[in-house]
Amino acid sequence: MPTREEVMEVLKKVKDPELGRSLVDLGMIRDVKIDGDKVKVTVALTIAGCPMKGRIAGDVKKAVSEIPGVKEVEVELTTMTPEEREKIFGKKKVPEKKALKDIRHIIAVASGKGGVGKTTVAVNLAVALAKRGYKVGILDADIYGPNVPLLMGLEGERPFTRDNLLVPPERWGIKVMSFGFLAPEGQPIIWRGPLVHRALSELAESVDWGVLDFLVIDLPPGTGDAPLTVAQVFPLRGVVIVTTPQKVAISDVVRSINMFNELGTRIFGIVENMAYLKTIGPDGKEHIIPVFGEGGGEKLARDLRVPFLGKVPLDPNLSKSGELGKPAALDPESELGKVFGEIAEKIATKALEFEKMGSCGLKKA
Ligand SMILES: Nc1ncnc2c1ncn2[C@@H]1O[C@H](COP(=O)(O)OP(=O)(O)OP(=O)(O)O)[C@@H](O)[C@H]1O
Repeated sequence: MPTREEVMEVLKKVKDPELGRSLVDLGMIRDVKIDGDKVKVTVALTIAGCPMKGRIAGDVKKAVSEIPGVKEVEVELTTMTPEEREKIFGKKKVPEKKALKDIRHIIAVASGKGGVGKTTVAVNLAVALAKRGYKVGILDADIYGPNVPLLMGLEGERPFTRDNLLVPPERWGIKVMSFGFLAPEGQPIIWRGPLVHRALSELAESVDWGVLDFLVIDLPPGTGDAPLTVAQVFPLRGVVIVTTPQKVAISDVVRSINMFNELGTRIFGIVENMAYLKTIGPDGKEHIIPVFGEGGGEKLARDLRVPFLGKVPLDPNLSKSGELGKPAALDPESELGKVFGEIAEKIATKALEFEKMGSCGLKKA
Protein backbone atom coordinates (compact mmCIF):
# COMPACT_ATOMS: atom_id res chain seq x y z
CA MET A 1 0.00 0.00 0.00
CA PRO A 2 1.46 3.41 -0.95
CA THR A 3 2.18 5.89 1.84
CA ARG A 4 1.35 9.58 2.09
CA GLU A 5 5.08 10.35 2.20
CA GLU A 6 5.63 8.51 -1.09
CA VAL A 7 2.78 10.42 -2.71
CA MET A 8 4.10 13.78 -1.46
CA GLU A 9 7.60 12.86 -2.63
CA VAL A 10 6.47 12.30 -6.24
CA LEU A 11 4.23 15.38 -6.12
CA LYS A 12 7.28 17.50 -5.22
CA LYS A 13 8.42 16.91 -8.79
CA VAL A 14 5.14 18.09 -10.34
CA LYS A 15 5.34 21.77 -11.23
CA ASP A 16 2.68 24.36 -11.91
CA PRO A 17 3.21 24.87 -15.68
CA GLU A 18 2.86 28.65 -15.40
CA LEU A 19 4.57 29.40 -12.12
CA GLY A 20 7.32 26.81 -12.69
CA ARG A 21 7.32 25.79 -9.02
CA SER A 22 6.42 22.52 -7.36
CA LEU A 23 2.75 22.07 -6.41
CA VAL A 24 3.95 21.00 -2.95
CA ASP A 25 6.07 24.15 -2.45
CA LEU A 26 3.18 26.28 -3.66
CA GLY A 27 0.91 24.69 -1.04
CA MET A 28 -1.44 23.47 -3.75
CA ILE A 29 -1.76 19.91 -2.38
CA ARG A 30 -4.73 20.31 -0.07
CA ASP A 31 -5.25 16.64 0.79
CA VAL A 32 -4.04 13.10 0.07
CA LYS A 33 -6.32 10.16 0.90
CA ILE A 34 -5.15 6.57 0.54
CA ASP A 35 -7.54 3.64 0.52
CA GLY A 36 -5.68 0.41 -0.26
CA ASP A 37 -4.39 0.80 -3.82
CA LYS A 38 -6.55 3.89 -4.48
CA VAL A 39 -5.17 7.42 -4.01
CA LYS A 40 -7.21 10.61 -4.03
CA VAL A 41 -5.31 13.91 -4.30
CA THR A 42 -7.07 17.24 -3.78
CA VAL A 43 -5.30 20.10 -5.55
CA ALA A 44 -6.13 23.73 -4.71
CA LEU A 45 -5.64 25.87 -7.83
CA THR A 46 -4.32 29.40 -7.33
CA ILE A 47 -7.35 30.75 -9.20
CA ALA A 48 -10.64 29.18 -10.20
CA GLY A 49 -11.04 28.47 -13.90
CA CYS A 50 -7.27 28.18 -14.33
CA PRO A 51 -6.80 27.16 -17.99
CA MET A 52 -3.94 24.90 -16.87
CA LYS A 53 -6.18 22.84 -14.60
CA GLY A 54 -6.48 19.91 -17.07
CA ARG A 55 -2.72 19.73 -17.43
CA ILE A 56 -2.11 20.00 -13.68
CA ALA A 57 -4.64 17.22 -12.96
CA GLY A 58 -3.08 15.06 -15.70
CA ASP A 59 0.47 15.60 -14.37
CA VAL A 60 -0.60 14.73 -10.80
CA LYS A 61 -2.41 11.61 -11.97
CA LYS A 62 0.54 10.44 -14.04
CA ALA A 63 3.08 11.03 -11.26
CA VAL A 64 1.03 9.25 -8.58
CA SER A 65 0.08 6.30 -10.87
CA GLU A 66 3.79 5.53 -11.25
CA ILE A 67 4.17 4.75 -7.53
CA PRO A 68 4.40 0.93 -7.14
CA GLY A 69 1.19 -0.50 -5.71
CA VAL A 70 -1.09 2.32 -6.91
CA LYS A 71 -3.95 1.10 -9.11
CA GLU A 72 -6.32 4.06 -9.19
CA VAL A 73 -5.75 7.81 -8.87
CA GLU A 74 -8.48 10.39 -8.46
CA VAL A 75 -7.67 14.10 -8.66
CA GLU A 76 -10.10 16.57 -7.18
CA LEU A 77 -9.65 20.24 -8.04
CA THR A 78 -10.59 23.06 -5.74
CA THR A 79 -9.49 26.70 -5.39
CA MET A 80 -7.28 28.47 -2.84
CA THR A 81 -8.86 31.07 -0.60
CA PRO A 82 -7.40 34.62 -0.87
CA GLU A 83 -5.80 34.03 2.56
CA GLU A 84 -4.11 30.85 1.34
CA ARG A 85 -2.84 32.66 -1.73
CA GLU A 86 -1.47 35.46 0.41
CA LYS A 87 0.31 33.02 2.68
CA ILE A 88 2.22 31.67 -0.30
CA PHE A 89 2.57 34.66 -2.54
CA GLY A 90 2.28 37.60 -0.16
CA LYS A 91 5.59 37.27 1.59
CA LYS A 92 7.38 40.02 -0.26
CA LYS A 93 7.32 43.43 1.37
CA VAL A 94 7.84 46.49 -0.77
CA PRO A 95 10.37 48.76 0.93
CA GLU A 96 8.91 52.14 1.88
CA LYS A 97 9.86 55.08 -0.29
CA LYS A 98 10.02 58.65 1.00
CA ALA A 99 8.65 60.13 -2.24
CA LEU A 100 5.52 57.96 -1.98
CA LYS A 101 4.83 58.32 1.74
CA ASP A 102 1.95 60.80 1.38
CA ILE A 103 0.08 58.76 -1.21
CA ARG A 104 -2.84 56.87 0.28
CA HIS A 105 -3.67 54.38 -2.47
CA ILE A 106 -1.44 53.35 -5.37
CA ILE A 107 -3.43 51.55 -8.03
CA ALA A 108 -1.91 49.85 -11.05
CA VAL A 109 -3.79 49.36 -14.30
CA ALA A 110 -2.58 46.28 -16.14
CA SER A 111 -3.48 44.21 -19.17
CA GLY A 112 -2.48 40.74 -20.25
CA LYS A 113 -1.66 42.00 -23.73
CA GLY A 114 -1.19 45.23 -25.62
CA GLY A 115 -3.78 47.36 -27.35
CA VAL A 116 -6.80 46.51 -25.19
CA GLY A 117 -7.23 50.11 -24.04
CA LYS A 118 -5.32 49.96 -20.75
CA THR A 119 -4.00 53.54 -21.04
CA THR A 120 -7.41 54.86 -22.05
CA VAL A 121 -8.95 53.20 -18.99
CA ALA A 122 -6.13 54.36 -16.67
CA VAL A 123 -6.42 58.01 -17.76
CA ASN A 124 -10.21 58.09 -17.58
CA LEU A 125 -10.18 56.31 -14.22
CA ALA A 126 -7.77 58.96 -12.88
CA VAL A 127 -10.02 61.74 -14.22
CA ALA A 128 -13.18 60.10 -12.81
CA LEU A 129 -11.51 59.85 -9.37
CA ALA A 130 -10.44 63.51 -9.58
CA LYS A 131 -14.02 64.47 -10.54
CA ARG A 132 -15.16 62.82 -7.30
CA GLY A 133 -12.98 65.22 -5.35
CA TYR A 134 -9.96 63.04 -4.75
CA LYS A 135 -6.40 64.32 -5.14
CA VAL A 136 -5.04 62.24 -8.00
CA GLY A 137 -1.78 61.62 -9.82
CA ILE A 138 -1.07 59.40 -12.79
CA LEU A 139 2.24 57.73 -13.50
CA ASP A 140 2.84 56.49 -17.01
CA ALA A 141 5.11 53.51 -16.42
CA ASP A 142 4.50 52.18 -19.92
CA ILE A 143 8.13 52.58 -20.90
CA TYR A 144 7.59 51.06 -24.33
CA GLY A 145 4.71 53.32 -25.40
CA PRO A 146 4.19 56.23 -23.00
CA ASN A 147 0.89 57.67 -24.27
CA VAL A 148 -0.42 59.32 -21.10
CA PRO A 149 0.96 62.80 -22.02
CA LEU A 150 -0.93 62.67 -25.33
CA LEU A 151 -4.18 61.53 -23.71
CA MET A 152 -3.89 64.17 -20.97
CA GLY A 153 -3.07 66.99 -23.41
CA LEU A 154 0.47 67.35 -22.06
CA GLU A 155 2.55 66.38 -25.06
CA GLY A 156 5.86 68.21 -25.22
CA GLU A 157 5.72 69.12 -21.50
CA ARG A 158 8.72 68.59 -19.30
CA PRO A 159 8.80 68.23 -15.52
CA PHE A 160 11.05 70.66 -13.68
CA THR A 161 13.33 69.82 -10.77
CA ARG A 162 12.95 71.13 -7.23
CA ASP A 163 15.04 69.95 -4.29
CA ASN A 164 16.33 67.07 -6.40
CA LEU A 165 12.82 65.83 -7.11
CA LEU A 166 10.89 65.93 -10.39
CA VAL A 167 7.81 68.14 -10.13
CA PRO A 168 5.05 66.59 -12.25
CA PRO A 169 3.16 68.84 -14.67
CA GLU A 170 -0.57 69.17 -13.89
CA ARG A 171 -3.58 68.97 -16.18
CA TRP A 172 -7.26 68.70 -15.34
CA GLY A 173 -6.26 68.86 -11.66
CA ILE A 174 -4.15 65.71 -11.99
CA LYS A 175 -0.38 65.45 -11.49
CA VAL A 176 1.18 63.60 -14.41
CA MET A 177 4.55 61.89 -14.71
CA SER A 178 5.59 59.89 -17.73
CA PHE A 179 8.62 58.26 -19.23
CA GLY A 180 7.47 60.16 -22.32
CA PHE A 181 8.53 63.42 -20.60
CA LEU A 182 12.00 62.08 -20.01
CA ALA A 183 12.68 60.66 -23.48
CA PRO A 184 14.36 62.85 -26.09
CA GLU A 185 11.51 64.17 -28.25
CA GLY A 186 10.56 61.97 -31.20
CA GLN A 187 13.03 59.27 -30.22
CA PRO A 188 12.02 55.91 -28.80
CA ILE A 189 13.97 54.73 -25.78
CA ILE A 190 15.33 51.22 -26.11
CA TRP A 191 15.23 49.64 -22.68
CA ARG A 192 17.10 46.56 -21.64
CA GLY A 193 16.07 44.45 -18.63
CA PRO A 194 18.36 45.84 -15.88
CA LEU A 195 17.81 49.40 -17.13
CA VAL A 196 14.04 48.96 -16.85
CA HIS A 197 14.42 47.97 -13.21
CA ARG A 198 16.76 50.85 -12.43
CA ALA A 199 14.69 53.45 -14.26
CA LEU A 200 11.44 52.41 -12.57
CA SER A 201 13.07 52.17 -9.13
CA GLU A 202 14.56 55.64 -9.58
CA LEU A 203 11.24 57.05 -10.73
CA ALA A 204 9.58 55.66 -7.60
CA GLU A 205 12.04 57.68 -5.49
CA SER A 206 12.29 60.87 -7.46
CA VAL A 207 8.87 62.40 -8.10
CA ASP A 208 7.42 65.10 -5.86
CA TRP A 209 3.81 63.85 -5.74
CA GLY A 210 2.96 65.63 -2.50
CA VAL A 211 -0.22 64.46 -0.80
CA LEU A 212 -2.44 62.27 -2.99
CA ASP A 213 -5.49 60.12 -2.38
CA PHE A 214 -4.81 58.04 -5.48
CA LEU A 215 -1.83 57.45 -7.72
CA VAL A 216 -2.90 55.55 -10.83
CA ILE A 217 -0.05 53.73 -12.56
CA ASP A 218 -0.39 52.80 -16.22
CA LEU A 219 1.66 49.61 -16.48
CA PRO A 220 3.31 48.30 -19.60
CA PRO A 221 1.24 45.46 -21.10
CA GLY A 222 1.88 41.80 -20.39
CA THR A 223 3.81 40.02 -17.67
CA GLY A 224 7.37 40.98 -18.57
CA ASP A 225 10.12 42.73 -16.64
CA ALA A 226 8.50 46.14 -16.49
CA PRO A 227 5.08 45.32 -14.92
CA LEU A 228 6.87 42.93 -12.58
CA THR A 229 9.28 45.67 -11.47
CA VAL A 230 6.48 48.17 -10.87
CA ALA A 231 4.72 45.70 -8.59
CA GLN A 232 8.01 45.15 -6.76
CA VAL A 233 9.03 48.77 -6.26
CA PHE A 234 5.66 50.48 -5.70
CA PRO A 235 3.56 49.56 -2.64
CA LEU A 236 0.43 48.82 -4.65
CA ARG A 237 -2.97 48.82 -2.97
CA GLY A 238 -4.15 46.63 -5.82
CA VAL A 239 -4.37 46.18 -9.55
CA VAL A 240 -7.13 46.70 -12.10
CA ILE A 241 -7.00 44.35 -15.09
CA VAL A 242 -8.26 45.60 -18.43
CA THR A 243 -9.36 43.16 -21.09
CA THR A 244 -11.52 42.96 -24.19
CA PRO A 245 -14.37 40.44 -24.52
CA GLN A 246 -12.57 38.06 -26.89
CA LYS A 247 -11.83 34.53 -25.74
CA VAL A 248 -8.21 34.90 -26.86
CA ALA A 249 -7.60 37.46 -24.13
CA ILE A 250 -8.48 34.99 -21.35
CA SER A 251 -5.16 33.17 -21.01
CA ASP A 252 -3.34 36.54 -20.99
CA VAL A 253 -5.55 37.73 -18.14
CA VAL A 254 -4.97 34.52 -16.19
CA ARG A 255 -1.21 34.88 -16.63
CA SER A 256 -1.44 38.47 -15.44
CA ILE A 257 -3.54 37.55 -12.37
CA ASN A 258 -1.13 34.72 -11.56
CA MET A 259 1.79 37.14 -11.66
CA PHE A 260 0.08 39.58 -9.29
CA ASN A 261 -1.01 36.76 -7.00
CA GLU A 262 2.56 35.60 -6.81
CA LEU A 263 3.69 39.11 -5.95
CA GLY A 264 1.02 39.37 -3.26
CA THR A 265 -0.76 42.23 -5.07
CA ARG A 266 -4.51 42.32 -4.56
CA ILE A 267 -6.81 42.36 -7.58
CA PHE A 268 -9.49 45.08 -7.68
CA GLY A 269 -11.16 43.31 -10.57
CA ILE A 270 -11.61 43.23 -14.32
CA VAL A 271 -12.72 46.07 -16.60
CA GLU A 272 -14.06 44.95 -19.95
CA ASN A 273 -13.15 47.49 -22.61
CA MET A 274 -14.73 47.72 -26.09
CA ALA A 275 -17.56 45.65 -24.63
CA TYR A 276 -20.31 46.86 -27.00
CA LEU A 277 -21.11 49.45 -29.65
CA LYS A 278 -24.24 51.57 -29.49
CA THR A 279 -25.71 52.59 -32.85
CA ILE A 280 -28.96 54.06 -34.11
CA GLY A 281 -30.57 51.64 -36.57
CA PRO A 282 -32.67 52.52 -39.66
CA ASP A 283 -35.70 52.14 -37.38
CA GLY A 284 -34.42 55.14 -35.39
CA LYS A 285 -33.95 52.95 -32.31
CA GLU A 286 -30.79 52.42 -30.33
CA HIS A 287 -29.07 49.09 -30.94
CA ILE A 288 -26.36 47.50 -28.86
CA ILE A 289 -23.90 45.45 -30.90
CA PRO A 290 -21.49 43.16 -29.03
CA VAL A 291 -18.72 43.61 -31.63
CA PHE A 292 -16.23 41.29 -29.95
CA GLY A 293 -18.72 38.87 -28.37
CA GLU A 294 -20.93 39.12 -25.35
CA GLY A 295 -20.31 38.81 -21.61
CA GLY A 296 -16.71 37.57 -21.99
CA GLY A 297 -15.32 39.82 -19.26
CA GLU A 298 -18.14 39.09 -16.82
CA LYS A 299 -17.79 35.35 -17.32
CA LEU A 300 -14.04 35.56 -16.96
CA ALA A 301 -14.37 37.49 -13.70
CA ARG A 302 -16.87 34.90 -12.44
CA ASP A 303 -14.64 31.99 -13.43
CA LEU A 304 -11.56 33.57 -11.87
CA ARG A 305 -13.56 34.72 -8.81
CA VAL A 306 -12.45 38.32 -9.07
CA PRO A 307 -14.87 41.28 -9.09
CA PHE A 308 -16.24 42.56 -12.38
CA LEU A 309 -15.79 46.33 -12.34
CA GLY A 310 -17.73 47.32 -15.44
CA LYS A 311 -18.03 47.52 -19.22
CA VAL A 312 -16.64 50.35 -21.32
CA PRO A 313 -18.27 50.71 -24.74
CA LEU A 314 -16.43 50.84 -28.04
CA ASP A 315 -16.98 54.52 -28.71
CA PRO A 316 -15.23 56.74 -31.28
CA ASN A 317 -15.64 59.62 -28.81
CA LEU A 318 -13.29 57.83 -26.48
CA SER A 319 -10.45 57.59 -29.01
CA LYS A 320 -11.18 61.12 -30.32
CA SER A 321 -11.12 62.63 -26.85
CA GLY A 322 -7.82 60.81 -26.30
CA GLU A 323 -6.28 62.31 -29.42
CA LEU A 324 -7.50 65.77 -28.38
CA GLY A 325 -6.00 65.37 -24.92
CA LYS A 326 -9.38 65.88 -23.23
CA PRO A 327 -10.34 62.61 -21.52
CA ALA A 328 -14.00 61.66 -21.97
CA ALA A 329 -14.52 61.28 -18.20
CA LEU A 330 -14.03 65.05 -17.79
CA ASP A 331 -17.79 65.33 -18.38
CA PRO A 332 -19.25 63.23 -15.55
CA GLU A 333 -22.77 63.59 -17.01
CA SER A 334 -21.83 62.09 -20.39
CA GLU A 335 -22.41 58.40 -20.99
CA LEU A 336 -18.69 57.65 -20.88
CA GLY A 337 -18.32 59.90 -17.82
CA LYS A 338 -20.95 57.83 -16.01
CA VAL A 339 -19.33 54.54 -17.05
CA PHE A 340 -15.93 55.59 -15.69
CA GLY A 341 -17.54 57.23 -12.64
CA GLU A 342 -19.13 53.93 -11.63
CA ILE A 343 -15.88 52.03 -12.13
CA ALA A 344 -13.98 54.68 -10.12
CA GLU A 345 -16.48 54.43 -7.28
CA LYS A 346 -16.13 50.64 -7.08
CA ILE A 347 -12.35 50.96 -7.00
CA ALA A 348 -12.39 53.70 -4.34
CA THR A 349 -14.63 51.53 -2.12
CA LYS A 350 -12.43 48.48 -2.62
CA ALA A 351 -9.27 50.53 -1.93
CA LEU A 352 -10.65 51.40 1.51
CA GLU A 353 -11.50 47.74 2.16
CA PHE A 354 -7.99 46.67 1.13
CA GLU A 355 -6.48 49.42 3.28
CA LYS A 356 -8.30 48.10 6.34
CA MET A 357 -7.06 44.60 5.57
CA GLY A 358 -3.51 45.99 5.43
CA SER A 359 -2.28 45.63 1.90
CA CYS A 360 0.85 43.60 1.22
CA GLY A 361 3.86 45.82 1.65
CA LEU A 362 1.85 48.78 2.97
CA LYS A 363 1.65 50.01 6.48
CA LYS A 364 -1.90 50.18 7.85
CA ALA A 365 -3.38 53.70 7.81
N1 LIG B 1 -13.46 51.78 -25.72
C1 LIG B 1 -12.82 52.28 -26.75
N2 LIG B 1 -13.48 52.79 -27.81
C2 LIG B 1 -12.82 53.28 -28.89
N3 LIG B 1 -11.49 53.32 -29.00
C3 LIG B 1 -10.77 52.83 -27.97
C4 LIG B 1 -11.39 52.33 -26.80
N4 LIG B 1 -10.41 51.93 -25.94
C5 LIG B 1 -9.24 52.20 -26.53
N5 LIG B 1 -9.45 52.74 -27.76
C6 LIG B 1 -8.43 53.14 -28.73
O1 LIG B 1 -7.59 51.99 -28.96
C7 LIG B 1 -6.23 52.37 -29.09
C8 LIG B 1 -5.39 51.64 -28.03
O2 LIG B 1 -5.78 52.13 -26.76
P1 LIG B 1 -4.74 52.30 -25.58
O3 LIG B 1 -3.52 53.02 -26.03
O4 LIG B 1 -5.50 52.83 -24.41
O5 LIG B 1 -4.40 50.76 -25.36
P2 LIG B 1 -3.27 50.10 -24.46
O6 LIG B 1 -3.82 48.79 -24.03
O7 LIG B 1 -2.83 51.03 -23.40
O8 LIG B 1 -2.13 49.93 -25.51
P3 LIG B 1 -0.58 49.58 -25.24
O9 LIG B 1 -0.57 48.14 -24.97
O10 LIG B 1 0.06 49.96 -26.53
O11 LIG B 1 -0.13 50.40 -24.08
C9 LIG B 1 -6.20 53.89 -28.95
O12 LIG B 1 -6.23 54.46 -30.21
C10 LIG B 1 -7.49 54.21 -28.20
O13 LIG B 1 -7.99 55.50 -28.50
